[in-house]
Amino acid sequence: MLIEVRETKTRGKAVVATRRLEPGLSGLEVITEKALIIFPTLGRGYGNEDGPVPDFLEPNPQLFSDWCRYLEQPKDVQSRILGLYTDMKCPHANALRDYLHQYECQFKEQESNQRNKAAERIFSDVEEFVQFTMVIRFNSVELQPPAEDGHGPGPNYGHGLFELACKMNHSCRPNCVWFTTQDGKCKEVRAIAPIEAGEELTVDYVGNVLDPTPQRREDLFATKGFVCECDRCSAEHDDTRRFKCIAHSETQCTGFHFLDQPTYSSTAFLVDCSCCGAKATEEYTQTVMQEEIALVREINELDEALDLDCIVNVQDRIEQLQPPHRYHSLAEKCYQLKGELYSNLGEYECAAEAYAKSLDCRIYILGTDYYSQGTAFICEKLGDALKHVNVEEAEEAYKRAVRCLELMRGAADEDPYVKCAMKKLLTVQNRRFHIDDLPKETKLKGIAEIGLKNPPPSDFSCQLCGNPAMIPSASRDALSYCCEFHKRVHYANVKRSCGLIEEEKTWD
Ligand SMILES: C[S@@+](CC[C@H](N)C(=O)[O-])C[C@H]1O[C@@H](n2cnc3c(N)ncnc32)[C@H](O)[C@@H]1O
Repeated sequence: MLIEVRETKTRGKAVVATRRLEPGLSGLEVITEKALIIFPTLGRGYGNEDGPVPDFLEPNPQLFSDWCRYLEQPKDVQSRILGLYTDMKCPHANALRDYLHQYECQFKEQESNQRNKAAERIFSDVEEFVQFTMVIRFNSVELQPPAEDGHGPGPNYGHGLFELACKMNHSCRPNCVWFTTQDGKCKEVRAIAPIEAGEELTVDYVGNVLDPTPQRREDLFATKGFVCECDRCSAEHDDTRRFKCIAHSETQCTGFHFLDQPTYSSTAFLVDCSCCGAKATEEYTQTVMQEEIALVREINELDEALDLDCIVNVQDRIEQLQPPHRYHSLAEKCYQLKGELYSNLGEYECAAEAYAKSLDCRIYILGTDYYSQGTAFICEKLGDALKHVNVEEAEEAYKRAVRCLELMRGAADEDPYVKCAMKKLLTVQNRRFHIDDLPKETKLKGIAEIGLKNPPPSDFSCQLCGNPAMIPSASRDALSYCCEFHKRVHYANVKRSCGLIEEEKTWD
């Protein structure tokens, strides 16, 4: 076993590596775990066979549905489900206890023919229902694999509970990712960074790692019921928000002021300039804070226009977006909006420039070695714009997307997102050379040697044979090969295993 569950000093139980975990080229699958129980989403042919939702649970029929399903389970499964409960003196649990006690008398006074067994069971053991609710609310995870074609999410299978995966703690810069397998029944956890023996494995519960710290903490508290104490959240300053040096316009100082890590009660405070040490005045702090709030509002409104497919109608407003600093996390959003706008207008050079800046900001805040779906998404968008401008650069952008997705999700023949990105890479690659130009014998030999499921051990090994890469990669994100021949053979194999050869011929 690569991992085990251990007690921590501050965060209850945690999943910890038993030896150093090295992700390698195609990532490292740490566990694939079947759900202990799956709760289908209401409205998909799943009703409450035990009777109507009682009045006091009317606002949450899904919870009552989940409760009925729980009651159908054998005793040992029920106790494993409740075993996921962590007593955190959580205000949500106390509020539910109070709520139930208010209704208890009223419920018991009801005619017995208006009551049903599942509802009665709630009041025969209020604590069991409270614990069950907390487990569902804070530990269950959505089961939504990608669509078969890799263009966005696929069918929603409901939410599930996992004994091991649900013991993983959250971090706003996690070293693992988790996702649902294609059949909607399992969670796969993969390491995306080297993890030392004894180190905790962490995942991102919410998917908002670029939001400001107070926002991330608020979201986690609202959705998962705890205040995040990860390294980023407990650092001295908020790494997503930096502002130009107060002296910038006079001295051209390129330093910046970070925002002191604010708590809910404290007022904003700017740290001295990182370069010249200048102190930010109260007035300057207030001005940049107000500008930041206005920009957040504007971005939210423009995001809606994007969702409604009328981004071109707000062209002027998007062009005027100005982030406080190119590495403030709002810059990532501003440049993404600009990228979307220019792509829509067919101005691909401007779109590519905007996406590149957006990516730059993301990498600057999270680090070059942080892999996420968000990074892969922007790399793909960048490639989509660049393929109209510069095929070689488009190829590099798609390679980064593939590299990022393979590390997180495994090989292209197994995962729709990777397959989709690989397909884009192959289409631009196809402009540069043709595998069919190779002699038949060498093609077949190469294909027979390929072991996609056994990735080479080091990041800078040949993607195909694992020998040291002779063609150095431009960056850690690019695929590496020992020679041009292996590069061609690997591409040919992926094309074959992904069934892309036919589709590729139709590329414009
Ligand atoms: C899914 S459980 C993880 C396992 C949990 N530690 C346990 O002992 O069962 C989620 C709970 O772990 C704790 N937790 C997870 N990540 C945390 C973090 N970054 N900061 C503080 N508490 C965290 C919180 O109490 C949260 O409600």
